Amino acid sequence: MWIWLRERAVQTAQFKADLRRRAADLRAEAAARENLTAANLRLSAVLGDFRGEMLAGYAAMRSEADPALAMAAHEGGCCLPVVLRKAAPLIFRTWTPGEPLVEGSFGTRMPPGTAPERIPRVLIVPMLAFDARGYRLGYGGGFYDRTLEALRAKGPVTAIGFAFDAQEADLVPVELTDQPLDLIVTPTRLIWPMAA
Ligand SMILES: Nc1nc2c(c(=O)[nH]1)N(C=O)[C@@H](CNc1ccc(C(=O)N[C@@H](CCC(=O)O)C(=O)O)cc1)CN2
Ligand SMILES: Nc1ncnc2c1ncn2[C@@H]1O[C@H](COP(=O)(O)OP(=O)(O)OP(=O)(O)O)[C@@H](O)[C@H]1O
Repeated sequence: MWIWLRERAVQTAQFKADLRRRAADLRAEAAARENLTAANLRLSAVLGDFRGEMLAGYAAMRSEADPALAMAAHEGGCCLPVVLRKAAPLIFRTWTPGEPLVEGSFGTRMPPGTAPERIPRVLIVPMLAFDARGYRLGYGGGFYDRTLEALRAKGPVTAIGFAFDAQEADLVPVELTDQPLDLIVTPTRLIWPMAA
């Protein structure tokens, strides 16, 4: 039984690693040809329901869909994720669009350590791949899973995935620790995940 469970875990990890590689290629192709203005407008429309609430966005890296326009339009304040250490939830520091960022770990950019820490009510979540159930695949650190788990234990939070349509996978492999997205915004669609 235990050997079988370990086999399954190894298979899931390998499947995730394969999907990560393919999703990174598809995302890079989409980023090279697509304009994100309409997607940011759609994201802004969704964020209208959260006016006055603290928004966590992200400083786009590699070919991630860039939510900068929607963040700049949000009324209620923005913050950005900061990696404290491996296997720990992210923390969030306030940031006003246009302010300088400093280099963080894993090639990220983050607000300086002097920026006050905030607890977001709504998050724009970056990713490599997603499926219609709202499961997502990131860079494999488990940072957003741990973060959403901790935030959801304390109160209501809304996690909005932001991605190119090409990042949709039939089924993202799921582990017990994966935290699903509440909503996904793409350049053409607003996806309300069905509970699997
Ligand atoms: N823009 C953005 N900011 C973010 C995230 C993100 O996904 N996007 N994060 C979301 O968590 C956190 C940073 N997490 C990251 C985790 C791993 C890697 C990374 O480069 N991983 C390597 C493999 C590393 C290894 O296995 O040693 C890779 O992808 O090649 C990057 C960011 C916080 N900030
Ligand atoms: N809440 C948690 N507690 C313990 N382990 C966790 C938790 N969340 C995730 N993990 C572990 O972290 C590892 C990486 O998770 P996963 O592959 O889902 O990362 P990811 O969602 O792609 O990355 P990220 O969330 O950083 O973008 C997994 O092996 C998982 O078991």
